Amino acid sequence: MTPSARVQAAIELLDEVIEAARREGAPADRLIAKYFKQRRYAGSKDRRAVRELVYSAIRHCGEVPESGRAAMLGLAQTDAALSVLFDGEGHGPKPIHEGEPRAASGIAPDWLVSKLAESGVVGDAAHSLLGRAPLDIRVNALKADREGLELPERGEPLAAPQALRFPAGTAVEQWPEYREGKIEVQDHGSQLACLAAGAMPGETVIDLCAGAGGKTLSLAASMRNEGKLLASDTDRGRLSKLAPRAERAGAGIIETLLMNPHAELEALSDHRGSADLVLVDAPCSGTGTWRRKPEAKWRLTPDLLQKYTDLQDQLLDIASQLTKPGSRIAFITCSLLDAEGSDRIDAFLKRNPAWQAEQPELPLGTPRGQGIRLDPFHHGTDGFFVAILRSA
Ligand SMILES: C[S@@+](CC[C@H](N)C(=O)[O-])C[C@H]1O[C@@H](n2cnc3c(N)ncnc32)[C@H](O)[C@@H]1O
Repeated sequence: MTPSARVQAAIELLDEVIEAARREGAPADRLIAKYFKQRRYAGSKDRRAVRELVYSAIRHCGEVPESGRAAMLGLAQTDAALSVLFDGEGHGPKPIHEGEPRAASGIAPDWLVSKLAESGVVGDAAHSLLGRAPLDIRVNALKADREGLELPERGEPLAAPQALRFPAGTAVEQWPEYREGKIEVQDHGSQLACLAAGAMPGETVIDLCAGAGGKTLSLAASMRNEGKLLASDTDRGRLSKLAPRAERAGAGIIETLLMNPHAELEALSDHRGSADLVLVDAPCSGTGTWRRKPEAKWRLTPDLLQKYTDLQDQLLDIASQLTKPGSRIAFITCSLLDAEGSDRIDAFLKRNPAWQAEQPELPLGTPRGQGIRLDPFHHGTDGFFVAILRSA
């Protein structure tokens, strides 16, 4: 593909990304994969270049752009080399006309920028939400140890005990140690959130929103495979990915439970009052993971945010029914909005005066309300809010 044809391909893909954001369609990485599946003539360099253009344009535009071309023209305003590729040659984009709409630059839609600012995320901290994430792994303590494990490349040791950092794009999934279950891909912030939960060998732990088990596997390692670890979720597709991962990781204590939405407590009836720890890694806006999915900023609406916060309250209430007296809930969201962090804890404590928040003990993090926050700017992690609640 010529450089101009790559720009045109990025414009077409951005049209799809914008449409998907408006209609709750597929995420950008899936749209890009599908686009190139249908265009086998594009080589790996073309794919990389087009992908880079698409993500740069998404990162650049604040509001949802009116079209892919407007998004790319917005980006071209900051990059003269890009604007000359609008040459109308071959498969390239048509030349630029004066007065054509160009998407304005910004971090996110205005309403969301205000919400972030109200939550103390401004300036460089807000900009860094759209930076590029490195690749972090967790050495699986059930099979190896960070100090003794030889890997094909040297990683940077991080604050979490088994965390190593590599440059973005490092093909760790091709390494034998990955296939052997000695390492897992897991953001450092996610590892720290699990550390704050403090799962211990022999405990009964419920990972209420386990998804594909990123945190469940980390909990199993902290528990040294001793005790009970129940991984529940309402999404069959996600939960079904957990069993093979657990097998690879040698995490034999994990049981899975698929629940129907709105009937979670019925599904969990045998587990009421049984848990030493319930991890609530709640569904959220994902503002802390925009480095990986920058188009998420275009998908969120005030209504959707309200739905997330309502669900977070419900899940905390469910968790409170599953714990033994004196035990704890770890509440985690990958969001930097107070509405999905400290406000939820304040609301829970108001509804449940017998519970108390404990400040999580972590080597990194900034106190926020009755919890702790991790973010890309200050801690080099994805954005997370973590709080620990203990019952009387
Ligand atoms: C942030 S993700 C969890 C990620 C996962 N813990 C990990 O570390 O990979 C939130 C999960 O909550 C699940 N979920 C949504 N509604 C739920 C509900 N009512 N009860 C339990 N889980 C729910 C979603 O399917 C999703 O997998």
